[in-house]
Amino acid sequence: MALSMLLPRLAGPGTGFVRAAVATSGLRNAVSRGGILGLTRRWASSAPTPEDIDRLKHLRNIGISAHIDSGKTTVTERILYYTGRIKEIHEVRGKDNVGATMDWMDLEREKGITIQSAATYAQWGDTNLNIIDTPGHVDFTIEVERALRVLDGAVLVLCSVSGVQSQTITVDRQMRRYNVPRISFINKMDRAGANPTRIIDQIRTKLKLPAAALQVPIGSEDAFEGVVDILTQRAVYNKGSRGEDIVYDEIPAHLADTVQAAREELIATLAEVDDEIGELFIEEKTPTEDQLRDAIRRATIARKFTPVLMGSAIKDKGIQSLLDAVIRYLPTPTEVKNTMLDIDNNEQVLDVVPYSNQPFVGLAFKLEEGKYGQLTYIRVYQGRLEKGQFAYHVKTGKKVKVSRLVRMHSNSMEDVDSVGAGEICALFGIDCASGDTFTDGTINCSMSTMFVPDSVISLSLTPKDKNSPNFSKALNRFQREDPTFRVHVDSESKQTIISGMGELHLDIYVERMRREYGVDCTTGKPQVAFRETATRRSPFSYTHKKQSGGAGQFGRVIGYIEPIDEDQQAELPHEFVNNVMGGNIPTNYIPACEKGFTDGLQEGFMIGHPIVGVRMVLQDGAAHSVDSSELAFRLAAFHAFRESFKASNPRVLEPVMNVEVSAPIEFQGSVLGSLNKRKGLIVDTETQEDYCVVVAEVPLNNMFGYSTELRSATQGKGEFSMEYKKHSPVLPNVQEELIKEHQKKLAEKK
Ligand SMILES: Nc1nc2c(ncn2[C@@H]2O[C@H](COP(=O)(O)OP(=O)(O)OP(=O)(O)O)[C@@H](O)[C@H]2O)c(=O)[nH]1
Repeated sequence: MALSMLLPRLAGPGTGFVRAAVATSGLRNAVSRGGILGLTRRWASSAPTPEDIDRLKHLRNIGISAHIDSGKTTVTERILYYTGRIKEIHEVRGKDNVGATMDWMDLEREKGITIQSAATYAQWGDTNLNIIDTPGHVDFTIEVERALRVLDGAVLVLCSVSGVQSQTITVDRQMRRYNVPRISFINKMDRAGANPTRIIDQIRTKLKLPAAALQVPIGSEDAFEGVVDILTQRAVYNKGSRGEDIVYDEIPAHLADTVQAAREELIATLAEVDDEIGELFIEEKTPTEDQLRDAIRRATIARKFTPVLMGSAIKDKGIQSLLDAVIRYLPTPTEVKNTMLDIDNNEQVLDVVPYSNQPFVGLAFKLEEGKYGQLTYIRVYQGRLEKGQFAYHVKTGKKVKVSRLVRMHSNSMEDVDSVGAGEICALFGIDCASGDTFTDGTINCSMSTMFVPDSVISLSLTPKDKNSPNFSKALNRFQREDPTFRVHVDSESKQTIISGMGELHLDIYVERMRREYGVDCTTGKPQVAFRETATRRSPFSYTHKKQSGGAGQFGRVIGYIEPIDEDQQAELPHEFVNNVMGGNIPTNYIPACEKGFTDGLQEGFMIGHPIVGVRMVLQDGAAHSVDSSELAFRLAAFHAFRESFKASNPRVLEPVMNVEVSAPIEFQGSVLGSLNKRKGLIVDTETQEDYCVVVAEVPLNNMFGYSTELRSATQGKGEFSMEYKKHSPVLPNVQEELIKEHQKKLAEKK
């Protein structure tokens, strides 16, 4: 992944994903040089209008993220209900068979999980909210990444019993990568074993994020009644048939000391992360309610702190307070720094100016082909997008007419005439891929695109009806919608191969192909994305020569290959270095040498999988005045690489997954046994009430069929989730087996 592909948002410390380029020119320079179409336009007045400032003050773009099954969809359904967007609440997997509003795809309803995030728009008081419900299953991580890319803040939903789980950690890491401030909501306070204090401790220790409760629960488990608001010092209850009436009361007498202790803890935690409260703390002064609110907001937006709220979505408790907190403590679009790259100026990093009177810049972050046709979700970063206006697709330079502009509400929509900076909207019939930038044509800038993880699994796909035109139509659409879903045709077997982030990820597409396009397919055995790599430096000196009759070919390359450090490989999967001095290889042939190297990376000799983690250093060579050509050097470098790779003690790498299994405690032995059998390395075991949670690193190749095994080993009570961790060398005997298998396949083909 080239570094420029990773998006800069805020050059915050420790992100590790921020470009090294320094913004010096400012946006003004980029514009004054003229835009893509040479339509030089001067900046409008840079001072935003009071109306725009007021509009942005009352706008929040938030995501709701969590580990699978923590209750995101149930929480979102309540938010839509209380904000008046829906008239009735339908439960996920509810008896009424309607399903939650945000889980609108049939498949989601059947499986009871969110697989595609839906953007929705709602209003709470005088504030507009754009909410994206993000999927919790790791196979759909790209959806979470996209949501975090365009949102300014997030609600992290945690279960009151399970607390911080593997996906919570993944989501938290993604939020850090995109510098997203977050508030935490401990859901399921009605569950047996609910323990918010333990969950707050987990946020502090496992996520390393200073956290403190803003509320104290009144009663717990079945007897959970409501909360005490620590700042206002009053009890808050949800009454009415669906918790729509908020009733305030005195703090129950038996909780007075607990509330006092919780308030002290909140102040002490804030004192650590906020200077103003820190000073008051040292002077032993009591902060006022306003001082505390301001400090919570400052520290949350600075991502030094997460305020913790609690409730039970299913029992309709605590959601309105969560909405209040979203508006109080999460940032407006003007409080988040976003950047873009100035294409005409060496991709220098420029700050986005988040006001409507600037030239329009927007990012297409999600494509969806639903019942209304092709929809493209866009976040307007600066400027304004208006119906009837043209938008310019930066990558292709094409202009498209904005004929219809809508705001989405789950699966229904609302037409609007214009949307200002900071808003999220959707357009119809626009041809682009997710991650593409649009402008008004006066500037040539790109919001850098999103981090797309490598796929870990692939399988062959054959349509039963070979002549169906829908087969390739569906594959094209899925690829445009989801950059982690990839399709290629195997050059030898001529089979169509699909690759993605896990078995479920691919299963869903096979199923969608059948339901939405009427194409039944047979699938091959899933194949793990093995890689090959070098483990030691290996020199090369290779001459490609064909000088008998006709136009000859001559190219000589000398140098070495070596492994790239493991910790650099995520950002630098391979590298070509040119150290040729004195023109022994004319500079115009160097790109051809690099091409020969990348050709060689496509297929390793051991098992035919791509090669990663290798640097080729070209030191010397020779050329012939007549017979040398680009092709000759490309072939020389290709063969030189192949030969030196063979001598580099190569190893086969396999994807290793982080697997988290939870099951009733009596099955702990069977769970550990099942993971050991699959050569899992147990990294953590924890018991929570009568449940055990086991975390292990297991090769993906050993995980096939695990859900069936776990189900029978735990009487259907165990659950597991997994996500890609790293590629690691396979055991020597496995490597031998894989090589043998590959040789056999090659022999069969002959
Ligand atoms: N006891 C209890 N159960 C809840 C609560 N909120 C949600 N649930 C249940 O937890 C399960 C998961 O809820 P969802 O809202 O689908 O969770 P999610 O996080 O959106 O799940 P994915 O979409 O699969 O990632 C459902 O069976 C809900 O009924 C709650 O407050 N208390």
